[in-house]
Amino acid sequence: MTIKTKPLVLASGSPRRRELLAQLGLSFEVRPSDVDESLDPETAPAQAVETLALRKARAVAAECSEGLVIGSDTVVVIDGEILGKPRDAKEAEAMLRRLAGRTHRVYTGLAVVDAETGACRVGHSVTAVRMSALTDAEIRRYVATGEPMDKAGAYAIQGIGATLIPHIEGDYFTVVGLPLFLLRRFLGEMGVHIL
Ligand SMILES: Cc1cn([C@H]2C[C@H](O)[C@@H](COP(=O)(O)OP(=O)(O)OP(=O)(O)O)O2)c(=O)[nH]c1=O
Repeated sequence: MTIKTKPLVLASGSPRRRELLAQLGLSFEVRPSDVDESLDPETAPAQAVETLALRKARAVAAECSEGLVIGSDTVVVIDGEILGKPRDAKEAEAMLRRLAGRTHRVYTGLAVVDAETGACRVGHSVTAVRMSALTDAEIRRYVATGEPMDKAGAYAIQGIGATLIPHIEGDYFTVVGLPLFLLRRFLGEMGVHIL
């Protein structure tokens, strides 16, 4: 008897999420979603990342006949305010000036949707991240590398940004954009066992 496992689909255009999922040794298809990411600005961070993760996964699931579709969304939160991806270099510099020398939180939402049945799991993970103090010149040089531009909060912990982060409390992969411990739980509950 052969057991047919459900195909996996990553509903993301993020190369970081692709690399993290590949690191688990699973085969999967990548289908970036094209959803509207706007939300009521009053939405709390946990609710915001869960809603957007589910919106991304559901949009791609609607185009698939079968499979478990994985969606994710990451934001940085400081002083109760949500920072997404910077629109330009000036905004990236402003975000980094706010984060430098302080601790912020990174929220990542995760959703897994079964394209065939519509069943889903949704949750989020939070990690506290301390960033070193930075001079204006250091901030300008970091932004000039280009690395901050497509990252929530205008930095990448997995890149040059690693040198700015002396301490985190919580899951590293939540900061990069895909909480792998939560993913193993959700996939297991939906019939795909990583171990
Ligand atoms: C804080 C932080 C964020 N990020 C990235 C993860 C996400 O790609 C991005 C946040 O934007 P998202 O809107 O979560 O994702 P995305 O638009 O890049 O991709 P998709 O919606 O197709 O899945 O910031 C890092 O790579 N490193 C970090 O340290």
